[in-house]
Amino acid sequence: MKKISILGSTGSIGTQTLEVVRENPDMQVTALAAGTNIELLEAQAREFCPRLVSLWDEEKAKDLAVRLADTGIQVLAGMEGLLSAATEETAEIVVTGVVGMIGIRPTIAAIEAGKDIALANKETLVTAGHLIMPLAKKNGVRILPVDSEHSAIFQSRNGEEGNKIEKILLTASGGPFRGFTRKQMEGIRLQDALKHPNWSMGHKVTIDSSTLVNKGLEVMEAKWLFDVELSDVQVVVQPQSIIHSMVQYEDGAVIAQMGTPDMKLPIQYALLYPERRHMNGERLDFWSLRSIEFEAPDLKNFPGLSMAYEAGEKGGTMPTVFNAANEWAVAAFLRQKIGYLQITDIIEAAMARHKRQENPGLEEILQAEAETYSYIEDRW
Ligand SMILES: NC(=O)C1=CN([C@@H]2O[C@H](COP(=O)(O)OP(=O)(O)OC[C@H]3O[C@@H](n4cnc5c(N)ncnc54)[C@H](OP(=O)(O)O)[C@@H]3O)[C@@H](O)[C@H]2O)C=CC1
Ligand SMILES: CC(=O)[C@@H](O)[C@H](O)COP(=O)(O)O
Ligand SMILES: [Mn+2]
Repeated sequence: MKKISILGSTGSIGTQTLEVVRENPDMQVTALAAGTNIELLEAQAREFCPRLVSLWDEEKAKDLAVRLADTGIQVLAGMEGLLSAATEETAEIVVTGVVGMIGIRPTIAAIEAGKDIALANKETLVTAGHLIMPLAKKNGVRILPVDSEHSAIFQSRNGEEGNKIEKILLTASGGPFRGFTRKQMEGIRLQDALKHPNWSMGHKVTIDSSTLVNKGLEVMEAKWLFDVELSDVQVVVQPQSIIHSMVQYEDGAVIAQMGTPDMKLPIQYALLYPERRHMNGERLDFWSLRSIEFEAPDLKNFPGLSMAYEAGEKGGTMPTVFNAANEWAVAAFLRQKIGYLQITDIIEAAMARHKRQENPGLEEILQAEAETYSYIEDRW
C-alpha cells in the first residue's frame, strides 16, 4: 500500500492526485491539507478517510472539526496543521500541491521526517533549492518531479543517470499571448489571461504561463533538480504541449518524453516511480497531429523569462525576490487591482532595488519575501 499525504488537496494538482488514487486500489491517503475550501475538503475526507486533515483558515477548521466529529479524523489548522499533514507518521510520500512559497516549510519538515516528495510546488525549489536538495540527500529521500517538464526530463534520464547532460531543452507552450507585442498586451483582461491554450490548471500558474514567468521559474527548478547550470537550460516553444521536454546528451542524442497534456501521468509516475502502470486517457494520434512546431521564446515582449535567468544567475536571495514580487503581482492582477503588464514591471522594480544576500537560510528567505512585499505595497 502506497501511503500518501497531499498538501493542496482541493486544488488542480490535489484533485488530480486524488483521481489517480481513486484508480489505484493500492494507494491510500493518510493526510489532506487545504487553504479555505471546507466543502471540498470535507467531501474528500469522507471519501478517502485520511488520519488527519488540515485547513489553513482557523475558523473554518473549527467548523470542519464539528462536521467531521462522527469520523474520528483529526482536524488541524494553520501552519501547525500543514506541518502535521506533511509529517503524518504513516505517510511515505508527500505531494506538494500548495501554491507559492508557503510550501517551503512543510517541504522541509517532510524531508526531515524522511518522506519522499512528489514535488509540484516549484516556488519552493526556486527560492530554497540550495537548502532543499542537500537536505533531501542528507535524509536519503527522493525529490520526484510532478511539474510536467521536469517529469519529462526525469523520464528522459531513465537509464542515462551516469551520462552527462549537455543541454536541457525545456519546452514552453508560449501561453495565450504567443506572438503578441507588448503594445497588444496593454488591454489584456483577466479572463483572457486565464485561457491557457493546452492545460487546465490553478489560476496562479495559468497567469505565470501567460507571462512566461512560469518558464522562468521552471528554468530555476530544473537547475536544482538536475544539477545543471542555468546556461545549460534552453527554452524551446512547442505550442501544442505534446513534447513535455527533452535532454540532449554529449553524443548529440536528444531524448524526449511526449504525451497528451494530462497531469495525471506525471503525478502517477512520481507516486509509483519507477513503475509504469496502465492509465486510462487519451493517447497521442500522430496521424491527426501531423506536425509538431517549434519556436524560439520572445524575450523582448516577455521579459519575465530573461529576468528569471538574471535572478537565477545572481542567486542568493534574488530568486526569492523574483518569485515573491511575482506572487504579489499575480495575486493583485487576479483581484483586478493592477494591469497585466504591471506584473513584470513590479518584478523588475523589486529586483532592481534589492541588495542580494548570499546563501540565505530559511529565515533570511522569508525575510526577503516580507521585504519585497512591503516595498511593493508602499508603491503600488
Ligand atoms: N495545476 C497544474 O497543472 C500544475 C501546477 N504546478 C504547480 O503546483 C502548485 C499547485 O498548483 P495548482 O494545483 O494549479 O494550484 P491551485 O490554486 O489549483 O491549488 C492550490 C491548493 O493549495 C491550497 N492552499 C493555498 N494556500 C494554502 C495554505 N496556506 N495552506 C494550505 N493549503 C493552501 C489550496 O486550497 P483552497 O482550495 O482551499 O484554497 C489548493 O488546494 C503550484 O506551485 C503550481 O505552479 C505545476 C505544474 C502543473
Ligand atoms: C502542466 C505544467 O507543467 C505547467 O507548468 C505547464 O508547463 C504550463 O505550460 P507553459 O508554461 O509551457 O505554458
Ligand atoms: Mn510545467
